[in-house]
This record gives sequence, C-alpha cells and structure tokens, in this order.
Amino acid sequence: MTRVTLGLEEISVEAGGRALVRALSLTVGAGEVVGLVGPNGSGKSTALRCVYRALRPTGGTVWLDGRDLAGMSPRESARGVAALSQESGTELDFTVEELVALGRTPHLWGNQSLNERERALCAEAMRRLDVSHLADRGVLTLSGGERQRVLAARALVQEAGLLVLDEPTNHLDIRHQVALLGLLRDPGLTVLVVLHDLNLAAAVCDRIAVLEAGALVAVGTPREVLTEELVAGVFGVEATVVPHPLTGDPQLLYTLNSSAAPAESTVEAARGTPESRGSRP
Ligand SMILES: Nc1ncnc2c1ncn2[C@@H]1O[C@H](COP(=O)(O)OP(=O)(O)OP(=O)(O)O)[C@@H](O)[C@H]1O
Repeated sequence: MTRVTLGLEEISVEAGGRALVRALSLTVGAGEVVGLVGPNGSGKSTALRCVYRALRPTGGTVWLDGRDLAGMSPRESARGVAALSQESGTELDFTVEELVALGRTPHLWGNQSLNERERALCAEAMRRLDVSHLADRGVLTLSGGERQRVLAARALVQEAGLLVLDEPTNHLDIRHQVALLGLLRDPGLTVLVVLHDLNLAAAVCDRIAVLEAGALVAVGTPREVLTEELVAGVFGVEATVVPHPLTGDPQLLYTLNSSAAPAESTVEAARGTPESRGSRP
C-alpha cells in the first residue's frame, strides 16, 4: 500500500440550481489526516462523494498523486481510494466474511479467489474492527454499529492509500469510536474524514477544514481552527475551549441553553476572513 496525496482544486457541485459546493480547494498530504467539519447541509458529504467518484463535480479537478481522478479507470481509482460512506450498501444478504472480502474486488480478476495473504488481511481487519465473532452472520441481521464496523473492515482490506470516511463514528459506542479513529493514524494511510464530533476531530486530525454553505471558511490545525469564535459563527453554539489535560488538543465544552442559531448577519460577522481563522487552503 502506497500512501497518496489528495488535491481538491476548485471543486464545485451544483444541483437543482443551487451551489452545494463552491470552489473548494484543499490538499491532504501523504500520511496526513484531515477532518472536514461543518453544519448539517454544508456540503461535506457532497464534497467527499466527488473524491470516491459517486458524484462528478460540476467544476474543478480531484487530483490523486498528481493524476486527474476523472481520467482513471474505476479499477485504478478503487485501488487508490477506499470509502466508508453513508451509502456503503449492505442491502444484499452476504455474510460478514463475504462482505469484508469484497473489499479486495479491485485487486482481483474474474472469478479469482483470495490468496492466503488476502485471507489473512481480511481476518486481521475483522479482528481490528472487533467483528471476527460475527464472521458467519448475515449482514442484514447486524446492528447499526456492527454493520458500520464491518464496512470499515471492508474499506481497510481494499489497501488503498487514501481512505475517505463520512461520519464513520455513526452508530458506534465510545469504545469503538476511539478504536476506529485510532486506526486512521496508520502512517501508511492518507485520510479525509467527515466528523460531527469536534472533540474527536481535534484528537485525530492533523488539520481541520470547515465548510459553511458549501464554501471553505477555515483550514488549519485543530488549535488554529477550533476557536470559540468559529464555533459560535459557523455552528451557532456557545462553547468554551479548553486544552486537553494530557494532549493539549483543544476540547469544546458546550453550554446547553445556547444552541439557538444566530441570525445570518451574526454568522457573517463572526465568519471574518479565512486567514483570521486558520490558514488559507
Ligand atoms: N442531488 C441533490 N439535489 C439537490 N440538493 C442536494 C442534492 N444532494 C444534496 N443536496 C443538498 O445539498 C446540501 C449539502 O448536502 P450534504 O449531504 O453534502 O451536506 P452535509 O454537510 O454532508 O450534511 P450533514 O451534516 O447533514 O450530513 C444539502 O442542503 C442537501 O439537501
């Protein structure tokens, strides 16, 4: 597995006469973990879909190690990019073991079966995601969190250098959230991950990019980006930022009665310039 560099250059997506993503430019360096955060509907999943080719952007280019993703064959891009997405289907009644093995599809030809190394790879991914005990179960019988861990195992065995994940902690209990995010720190992986939990994002990401209404409004280290001003301006929530006592990562403490969305003008005023809230992409 060779880790890769991802470049989004001026990516735009329009649908139904609306701009869902606006000229998004962002680079994820080899081995880097970059988090994409933002309010509901801000365009995070749409941007990610352009990277795993579920969606063709209206404008702009996705670069994978300097190559235009749109010019690659599906097999080639599937060897480079693995996705754990909201639409990762489990509607077919495979067993867990079979579904995980499907992650190897981009590496196989015709009816070729897995070799010994690949079978060991699948077993190891299932062990790391704590689903080995479910190997013979039908995926349709799994709980939400079990299914999410199986899909993560499938993405890992794809051995792509770039892993993109859309809210991977969905349905997971806190132990499995911490375990899964820990796997993203694998030095062999380049990662772009959509997360709603800003504290987990601060813990796992080298840099965080913030989307608001389809536009990138801040990018930088968690410490640069996750300020009380940004959280108020973009999410409309009052939060106190404190350093994690062990790691120094910024951690947000929320005030529950302060979640009313601010008026648009407040958002705009708090937004400032991208430079004032982290470096430009
Ligand atoms: N095919 C489409 N046609 C029209 N609008 C769309 C389409 N797909 C997505 N949208 C809209 O685009 C906006 C961005 O959606 P997207 O799923 O990217 O947001 P998100 O930031 O991932 O949100 P969430 O945090 O709720 O998952 C939303 O308002 C959504 O309703």
